[in-house]
Amino acid sequence: MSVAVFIDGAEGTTGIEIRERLASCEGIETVTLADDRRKDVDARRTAINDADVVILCLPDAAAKDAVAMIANDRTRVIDASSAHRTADGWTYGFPELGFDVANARFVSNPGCYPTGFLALVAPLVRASLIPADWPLTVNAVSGYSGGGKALIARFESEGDLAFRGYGYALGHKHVPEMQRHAGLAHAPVFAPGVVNAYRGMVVEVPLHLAALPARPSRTALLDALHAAFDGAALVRVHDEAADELLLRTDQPPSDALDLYVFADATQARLVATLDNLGKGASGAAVQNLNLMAGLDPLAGLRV
Ligand SMILES: NC(=O)C1=CN([C@@H]2O[C@H](COP(=O)(O)OP(=O)(O)OC[C@H]3O[C@@H](n4cnc5c(N)ncnc54)[C@H](OP(=O)(O)O)[C@@H]3O)[C@@H](O)[C@H]2O)C=CC1
Ligand SMILES: CC(=O)N[C@@H](CCC(=O)OP(=O)(O)O)C(=O)O
Repeated sequence: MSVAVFIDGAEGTTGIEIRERLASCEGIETVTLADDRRKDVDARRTAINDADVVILCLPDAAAKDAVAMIANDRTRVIDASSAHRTADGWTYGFPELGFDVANARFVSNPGCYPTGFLALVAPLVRASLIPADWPLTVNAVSGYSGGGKALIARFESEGDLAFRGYGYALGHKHVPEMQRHAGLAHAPVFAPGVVNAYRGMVVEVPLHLAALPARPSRTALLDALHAAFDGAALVRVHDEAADELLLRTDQPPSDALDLYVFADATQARLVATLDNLGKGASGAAVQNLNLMAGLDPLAGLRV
């Protein structure tokens, strides 16, 4: 018997990519609404309550409204928005960090930036190489599809935008989930930016190794990341050093999450690269759906 999956927001940037992936997945019946009904509340309510799993690819407010429409004790939810990432009753959709996605009813996908940040930092906090009360900074750039249809239209219409720094008011919506799921006492300082590439992102956490109580070596940091992720199909910990990391304007889609540790004796730069629309959004949603529905864990994923 197939699993009925309703994609709410199937015409958006994330929704389209999930729809395309599920089209080739066995055991899934994908449900979407016709263009003239996709924002109709009654049509959405019916589709939500008929589905085994609903994947929400909506702005936060619409995602909250969708959850409030559930009138049964059966429909399961994967929310791609940031509405429920620290909410009670929701499971954080990062299975490689130990969250029990397979048995959850309400799953909140991680944000794209937090996916990189948490992969780098959570294992090091858990291994006591970074104290939970350490003041951390995260610098990151994203492809412009990270801002959905509105930012895609802006970058593609203005044409000459090379970089957009933002989040200068601090309090970016991704900061609470970074703090919560890394187990940090203080919110990290988050400095995001957008570059003129459609997809892809680079997330970096600088560290003063010599100031850390554990004074960890590069090897110790890498060992902790290997211990956390060896065996995870989508996460690759790189032992080799690199002179440069490139993000191309026509970066191909990917579901990989690549982790690097660059360091000398006193300083380190922890770097994660990923596709904001892959492991940062639609890839994570499909990965979580596979786990929740007991399907092939890698169905629909690019490994
Ligand atoms: N883009 C990314 O890299 C990532 C996005 N996310 C999150 O995923 C969610 C979707 O993002 P994204 O796909 O980029 O956004 P888009 O703006 O590309 O798509 C959002 C879609 O939701 C539709 N929509 C808006 N309001 C409603 C409503 N009330 N009822 C039904 N449909 C509605 C929009 O309709 P219309 O087409 O008419 O505008 C649009 O198709 C967001 O919460 C985002 O923050 C998470 C991780 C990464
Ligand atoms: C480039 C860009 O604008 N990115 C978005 C985040 C994209 C994403 O991860 O979506 P969620 O907020 O649902 O997690 C932002 O910074 O608001």
